[in-house]
Amino acid sequence: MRFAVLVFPGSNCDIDCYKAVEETIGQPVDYVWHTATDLSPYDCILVPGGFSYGDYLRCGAISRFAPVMNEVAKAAEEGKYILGICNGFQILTEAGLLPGALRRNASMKFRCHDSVLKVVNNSTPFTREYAEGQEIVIPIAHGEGNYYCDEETLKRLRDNRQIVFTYQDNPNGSVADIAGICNERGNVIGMMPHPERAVSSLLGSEDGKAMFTSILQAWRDTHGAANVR
Ligand SMILES: NC(=O)CC[C@H](N)C(=O)O
Repeated sequence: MRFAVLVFPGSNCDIDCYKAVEETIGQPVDYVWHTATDLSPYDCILVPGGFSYGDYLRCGAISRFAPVMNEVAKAAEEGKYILGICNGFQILTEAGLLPGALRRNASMKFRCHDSVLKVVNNSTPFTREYAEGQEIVIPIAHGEGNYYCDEETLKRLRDNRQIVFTYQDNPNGSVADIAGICNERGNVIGMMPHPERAVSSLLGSEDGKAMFTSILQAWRDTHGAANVR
């Protein structure tokens, strides 16, 4: 299974994502610059955190026009796995690949600390190795993590089980304590907390590891042992 980690000007969690893939599942992984126009070699696209384009206008509002985003939309359409973390989540909502928007934290402060999440949906390709309702410790680090959607969208998210993670102690004012959501098909997920920063006890938590092992298992299940690479 081959992973791409996208790199925008101002990304700063790209190396963490790369290392998390290398160290948790040992699969081939490449950095892919925002100008790339071909993601066909990749099975999973990681859209990392950071301050792409200096967060100007709104977090992710400029990045979503990067050439690579057309390829991300194509990959989503093809059913490939796409995981947007923090700024990556913001970029995916700005690009319309996930519903809703991320607003300034209700406190108007940048929040950087561990947070306890609840795994609400463990039947996505990204969460299958967690138990439903499991509480996990994953760090957050954001100024615009306040997830917003209207009532109708929230109902749709609930009805389709698109709410993947919620906060136990909502740190930013997000609607319905939402920390992460997926698209209807379940192959595109966005989350504000950083699982790639929780893959070793040295980092304070190993609770993010199962996201990476889940993705690999899901891919192997759908591609059959014969095609495992
Ligand atoms: N760690 C991040 O990706 C931060 C995202 C964004 N720059 C914010 O402050 O909300």
